[in-house]
Amino acid sequence: MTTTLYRATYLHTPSSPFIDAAALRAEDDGALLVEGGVIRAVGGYADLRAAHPDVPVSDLRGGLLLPGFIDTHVHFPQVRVIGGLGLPLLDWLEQCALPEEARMADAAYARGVARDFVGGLVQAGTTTALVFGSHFAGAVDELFTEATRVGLRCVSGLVVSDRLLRGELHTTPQRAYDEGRALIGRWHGVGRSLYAVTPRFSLSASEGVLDACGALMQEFGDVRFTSHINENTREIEVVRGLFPEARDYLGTYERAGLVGRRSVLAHNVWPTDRELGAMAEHRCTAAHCPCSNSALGSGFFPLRRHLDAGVHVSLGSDVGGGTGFSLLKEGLQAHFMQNLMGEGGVDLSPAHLLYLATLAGAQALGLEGQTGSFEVGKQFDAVYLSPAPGTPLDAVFRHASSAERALAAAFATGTPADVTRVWIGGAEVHTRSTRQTA
Ligand SMILES: O=c1[nH]c(=O)c2nc[nH]c2[nH]1
Ligand SMILES: [Zn+2]
Repeated sequence: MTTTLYRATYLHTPSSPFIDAAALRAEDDGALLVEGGVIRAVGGYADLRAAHPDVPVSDLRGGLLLPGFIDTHVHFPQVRVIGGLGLPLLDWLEQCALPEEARMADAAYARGVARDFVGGLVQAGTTTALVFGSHFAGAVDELFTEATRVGLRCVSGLVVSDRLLRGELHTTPQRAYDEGRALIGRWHGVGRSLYAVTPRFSLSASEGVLDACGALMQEFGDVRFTSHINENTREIEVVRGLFPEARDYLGTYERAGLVGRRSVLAHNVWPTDRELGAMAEHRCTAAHCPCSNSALGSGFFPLRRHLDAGVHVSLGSDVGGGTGFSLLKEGLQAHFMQNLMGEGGVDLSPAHLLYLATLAGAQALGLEGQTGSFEVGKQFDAVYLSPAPGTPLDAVFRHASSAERALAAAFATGTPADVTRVWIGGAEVHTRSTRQTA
């Protein structure tokens, strides 16, 4: 079993800074003892070195070591259509996303997309992702296969819909159930893969399809659930017309027994107070996708109302409605948007941003015992930010008055080019040599 002492400036949030003002932990000259992929000790380098004088040291000084990022809303089939700017949700789906999603019927095409997708995630420092899969079971197999090959913690499933998309993307309730059940059997709990029951959204899923999803949730106690909710005002109007009996958008999922501790609902830009209260009671998560909300003009996420209601919030890139895989960028955009909301916004510190990009996602997925922070007993899932010499981020890192200031700069200006090493379960899954700039 390999044992390594990683020496680095590291930061993590073992608790939520929305609850605990001292949640951010930082060590300027820190160390993590990792044995067989598991964190066995954390603390200052001098102390850990004295206690473990014979363990080989991996010297990561000069950059920042953070827990691996956790993206709780990202679409596998949309990596090649990032950048469809200037359209609201329903037009963007019709013109940009759905034509590409139809191509996923071809497993060989899906295989190439899976490589682009998983590569994009790990290069951005994402080590765990809740992924909207494909409408085609064969493509979902390709995604899990590639995630397994790379080592990504991947929670995903078959996307199901039976109306208002394109004919080739529609299924039936029976097929949704049968294909979902078979995929659960092949992938759920296999290696690092977990299954998520995934109706696309109530606009495209009849009560029959939602009930088929509910049946899978009942049958398989620990599969996860994900879908979209309250993203765009036009979408909400259409859903209201399709479900005249439902009290609101959340009610369409509640009726089928889909909302609980294992549920992650993306966006929730326009919730009612009733929905927020019920989400808190169900202990489900809202995945906030600030770049997507900006690119599709969906609106400002009411973070303050979520927090006041007690709703758990995590972060998602929402590629390809979003603009890329970087959770540093999502954190920055969340910060910008909350600032722009004035009195109604939440002042997000670097600690909040780090928590949203890491432990909050692990908690959303019920994986907080395994990942999301550098605590003893957790897996060594980590991202090392080491900007190229001569870049502005490198200048900040060399002159920052504290690790927290360096972290703020990482969110403000860091990109996947600064992500030079990524580990999942102790295995290095991505390495980028630092380029010298002129
Ligand atoms: O941002 C989004 N991206 C999608 O692909 C999608 N499908 C339904 N609702 C959606 N929202
Ligand atoms: Zn989405």
